[in-house]
Amino acid sequence: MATSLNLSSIFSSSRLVTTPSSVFPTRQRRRIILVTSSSSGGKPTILVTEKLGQAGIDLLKKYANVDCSYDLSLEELCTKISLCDALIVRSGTKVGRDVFESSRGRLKVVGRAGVGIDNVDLAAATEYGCLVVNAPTANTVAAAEHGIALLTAMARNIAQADASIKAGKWTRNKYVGVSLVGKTLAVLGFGKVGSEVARRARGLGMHVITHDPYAPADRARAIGVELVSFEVAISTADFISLHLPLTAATSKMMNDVTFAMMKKGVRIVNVARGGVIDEEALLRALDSGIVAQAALDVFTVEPPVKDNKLVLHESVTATPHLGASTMEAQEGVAIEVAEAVIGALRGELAATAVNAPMVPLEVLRELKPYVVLAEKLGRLAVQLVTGGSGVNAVKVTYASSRAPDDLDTRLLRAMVIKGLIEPISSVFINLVNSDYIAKQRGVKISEERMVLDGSPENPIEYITVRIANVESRFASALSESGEIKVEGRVKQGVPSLTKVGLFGVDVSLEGSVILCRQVDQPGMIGKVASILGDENVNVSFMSVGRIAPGKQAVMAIGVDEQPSKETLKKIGDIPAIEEFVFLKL
Ligand SMILES: NC(=O)c1ccc[n+]([C@@H]2O[C@H](COP(=O)([O-])OP(=O)(O)OC[C@H]3O[C@@H](n4cnc5c(N)ncnc54)[C@H](O)[C@@H]3O)[C@@H](O)[C@H]2O)c1
Ligand SMILES: O=C(O)[C@H](O)COP(=O)(O)O
Repeated sequence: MATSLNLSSIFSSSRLVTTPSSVFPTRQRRRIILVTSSSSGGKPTILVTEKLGQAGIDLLKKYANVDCSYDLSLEELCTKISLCDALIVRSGTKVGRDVFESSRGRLKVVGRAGVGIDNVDLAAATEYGCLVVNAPTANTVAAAEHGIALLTAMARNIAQADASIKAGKWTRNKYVGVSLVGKTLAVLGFGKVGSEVARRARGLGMHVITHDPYAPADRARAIGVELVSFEVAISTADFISLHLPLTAATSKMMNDVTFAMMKKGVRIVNVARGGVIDEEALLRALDSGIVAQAALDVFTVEPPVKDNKLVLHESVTATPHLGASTMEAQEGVAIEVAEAVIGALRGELAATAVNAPMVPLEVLRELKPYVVLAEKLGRLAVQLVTGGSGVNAVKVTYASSRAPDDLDTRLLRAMVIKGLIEPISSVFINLVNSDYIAKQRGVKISEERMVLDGSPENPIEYITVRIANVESRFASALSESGEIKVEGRVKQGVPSLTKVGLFGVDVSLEGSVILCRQVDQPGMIGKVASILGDENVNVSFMSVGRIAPGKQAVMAIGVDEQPSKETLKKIGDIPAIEEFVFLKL
């Protein structure tokens, strides 16, 4: 089971909600649908829409009700999905926006039992707070082996010769092949599969070059592969093997223009994604002889139409997307995806998350109290806003003795956003959708690192949250530059509020907080405590921060229960109290 830490608030889920807040800019107010909080009680339900290795199914069944329903129409999928907490697919199920919409907020995780997630609408998943996980490694070798199988089969006309002999013919001259040894193979995309193909092709005696702008040169060097430009790769290769993801940049990368740049008689293998090749252009290139042969495992539309001209072309060797289809790979991806989906349903952070930051377990453990602090500071800060131009400029400062690259603040940032937006909108935020929701509402979060001297034993000394361009219902919360400012620390594992505006305070962030500004004078703590005591409100903490003796002071009072309006009024009526505010944590 993949190791991860339960931080359910980070993945806390939600429901159909509206966002009526008055403190966010009006144009940002709109209806948002996010994921629901739980299944219908008891075990979660996981829908599996394509054949998954038995080991994975067995794992899932220990934890959930598993519904294996294959070959669903879109309509059937949309109907079923509203009853499911998770969905597991391979490449054959299109998980578009309509699926997320139809889930009515219940779908919390989509697991892709394989690498490519181009059949999942990631933007929609993120928008709906649905985590997407994949199984990125278990089928790498299978895909690489299939690439090599196609390369060699194509070069020696294996498929065509097999069909011929089965048809009762004994045709030897027609199926004379070409040798691989000494030939140049261009591997486009030097990631997991591409590098394994390159390694194997080197073993076949091929000269291997690769194009991948993001691949580390030392990895290529270690395999004895030369990293070259795209133009050099495609114009010098005898064979080209595609191992790219399908993205806007790679879509139809093989087209009339690029085919024209290739050596006449080039041979092409595609076990990546059909959409990387302009299939009409490939047909033209095959017919004109620029491309001598192609071996295709993947197609723009799968399955291809019955009379697909490429599939029927005699210079094409075709397989029905079998790259990952070995017994071993399918058991591997099934286990990999099942573990990730179960973990995500338990509120754990998955190591194979596609649309959320992957945060290592050690980092999560260390940051846990700071995660709580970050959320509470966000919560406090936003409740101090009373008007102005809306919450649109938030600055978070992390003061730490650690080197800037030794502190991963993505979780903290997500939790500040959660704290800022949830109290005033009913939108539930999690790690998946925090940045999206902030952006959608026009809330610009800037982060700043303050490097302190001293021992880097604690990951963070303090966190400050500032909101600019707003008015506050508690004027003392404003900094010199007029921003709402709250600051906190983790003290002996407990998140604490240590500064409000210019005033130092010290109150643990548990329960709720009353902040009062008063003229500093003896007996104030007693007066407030006795009002709260009379009303049976338990005071957990009190602290006073003052500018100078006898001048103004801010008293922070931690309370376990929410005081009644009358109680709060009685506090406000104490003559020395100039302003006060009750803040829910
Ligand atoms: N046929 C199958 O059954 C099968 C099985 C596994 C993987 N795949 C597909 O194979 C492809 C590669 O999978 P992987 O696991 O190696 O992925 P990967 O992410 O490990 O590798 C992809 C590589 O492509 C590179 N790349 C991205 N854009 C590029 C560009 N414009 N030009 C050059 N290089 C670029 C990336 O830097 C990366 O190194 C994916 O499309 C995946 O879906 C297919
Ligand atoms: O992206 C992948 O992992 C491969 O294309 C395999 O897809 P499949 O799971 O549908 O075989």
